[in-house]
Amino acid sequence: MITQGELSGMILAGGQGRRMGGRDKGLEPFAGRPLVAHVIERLEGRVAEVMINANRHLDAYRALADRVVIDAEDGFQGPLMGIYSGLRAATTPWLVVAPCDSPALPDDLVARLVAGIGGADIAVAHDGERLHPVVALLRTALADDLAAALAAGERKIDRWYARHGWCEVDFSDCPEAFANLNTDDEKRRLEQVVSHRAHKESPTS
Ligand SMILES: Nc1nc2c(ncn2[C@@H]2O[C@H](COP(=O)(O)OP(=O)(O)OP(=O)(O)O)[C@@H](O)[C@H]2O)c(=O)[nH]1
Repeated sequence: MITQGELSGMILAGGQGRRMGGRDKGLEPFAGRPLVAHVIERLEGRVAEVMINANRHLDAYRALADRVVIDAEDGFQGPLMGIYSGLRAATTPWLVVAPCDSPALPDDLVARLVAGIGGADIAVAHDGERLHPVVALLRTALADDLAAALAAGERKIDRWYARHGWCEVDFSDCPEAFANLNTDDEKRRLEQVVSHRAHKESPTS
């Protein structure tokens, strides 16, 4: 079983946020905190260090995590480049990645990915309907292989996963957990989901 000391966590916040007018999604105020803080909460205490993968507003991100990792190559080349940068930066044999724009991720996300990986090199979250390639546990020794794939032009995460021993981890019992926000409308809707959930968990507050 993979232990906490063998695990790094990294939140992908390196996107351009075009559907939100180019705003930096990870720093977007959400239920009173930066959006990325909701995801940090799911990793803290479960991994040896929490990193944020970001390409702008680095000082703001540095105030929130142990370490900030910028993309190994610039030009906003997509999340697979962010994953690669995390695999290279991690000081542990395993890396959990999660996106900054999914504030309702399950509290036991890390434990379930670890329990579900078996003998595979990559475990990916599945919500019962679809795979979420940006929510995954990966062996950091895959960095060299990913470097070669990126150099050959690969940018699709699931296509790169498919070339390795990988497995799905079932989260079909967690409705809304993987909902992400790309627009202001989705942000308003998800804020309601998250505040409803917080109210259910502590009805007296
Ligand atoms: N490192 C890195 N991460 C990215 C990049 N593009 C997207 N991501 C991350 O991948 C996840 C999914 O991103 P999307 O919502 O598809 O893209 P986005 O750039 O955030 O938003 P749009 O510009 O509206 O598509 C988020 O966690 C992003 O931060 C990139 O070029 N580099």
